[in-house]
Amino acid sequence: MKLSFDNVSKQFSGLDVIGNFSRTFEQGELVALVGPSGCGKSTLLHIAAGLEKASNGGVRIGDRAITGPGPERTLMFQENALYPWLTLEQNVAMALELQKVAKKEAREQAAAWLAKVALKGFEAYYPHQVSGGMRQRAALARAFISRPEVLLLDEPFGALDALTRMTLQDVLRDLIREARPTVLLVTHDVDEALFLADHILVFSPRPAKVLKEFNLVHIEKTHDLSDFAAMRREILELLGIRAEHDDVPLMEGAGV
Ligand SMILES: Nc1ncnc2c1ncn2[C@@H]1O[C@H](COP(=O)(O)OP(=O)(O)OP(=O)(O)O)[C@@H](O)[C@H]1O
Repeated sequence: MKLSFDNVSKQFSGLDVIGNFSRTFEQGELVALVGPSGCGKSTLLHIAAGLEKASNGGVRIGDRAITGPGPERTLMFQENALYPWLTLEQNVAMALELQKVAKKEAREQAAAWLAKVALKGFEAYYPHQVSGGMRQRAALARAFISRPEVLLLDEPFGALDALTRMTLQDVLRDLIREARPTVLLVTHDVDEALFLADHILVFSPRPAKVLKEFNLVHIEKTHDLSDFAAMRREILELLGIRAEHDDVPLMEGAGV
């Protein structure tokens, strides 16, 4: 389902965080939002999730105005997204139980989703008994199980090491290809944006405005991003970071 921001601005106690943001995110599109820390990216996601209200303007899902949270939109954070007192399976099943799916059916579907993200055998483990990467796999299963129309990802892999992050990016890409939700991905990792996104919006410092949009729709992608060197350099320059060496390890060198 498409998600439309129409002249959205946001102030917190007089602080201008977002200035007149308009864009329609089309059904099935994955758009990465990158920009300096504190520029208002998470706030945009919170407004789309219905957790914050725009000071001016509005957001629509399809033709309906967003006035609060809804089951067709899922927000996923960097970490601590799982309930520590529930097993991985119970955590994933919870998303369906909240939508009144019967417990047994929810558990069965949760087990299937855990298998899909390579967590078969870990259903009965608690979050503290598995690695950070495994917790984020479970969080992905929980985000996808209710088949959201819109997925709002706020630095989903920001707390993971580079290798685990790359594996999880592959998992996310496969899940997205299958389910085709509309995805807004906030990331500090320019290479993650280049690898996953159809479009990249580069934001200015607060109040967030789009400095430039990059279109990556027709480019075939792998983790070898050498073809993207020029685009990567331009994005880093827009963010005020000098990419002095193109041979900087891509996953480590491109964070903002
Ligand atoms: N609920 C709130 N009340 C008051 N100020 C807020 C609130 N939420 C965010 N802010 C302020 O809005 C600004 C933008 O915050 P936001 O978290 O959206 O930025 P961001 O671009 O996601 O940052 P980062 O990349 O560091 O996560 C910050 O100055 C923050 O302090």
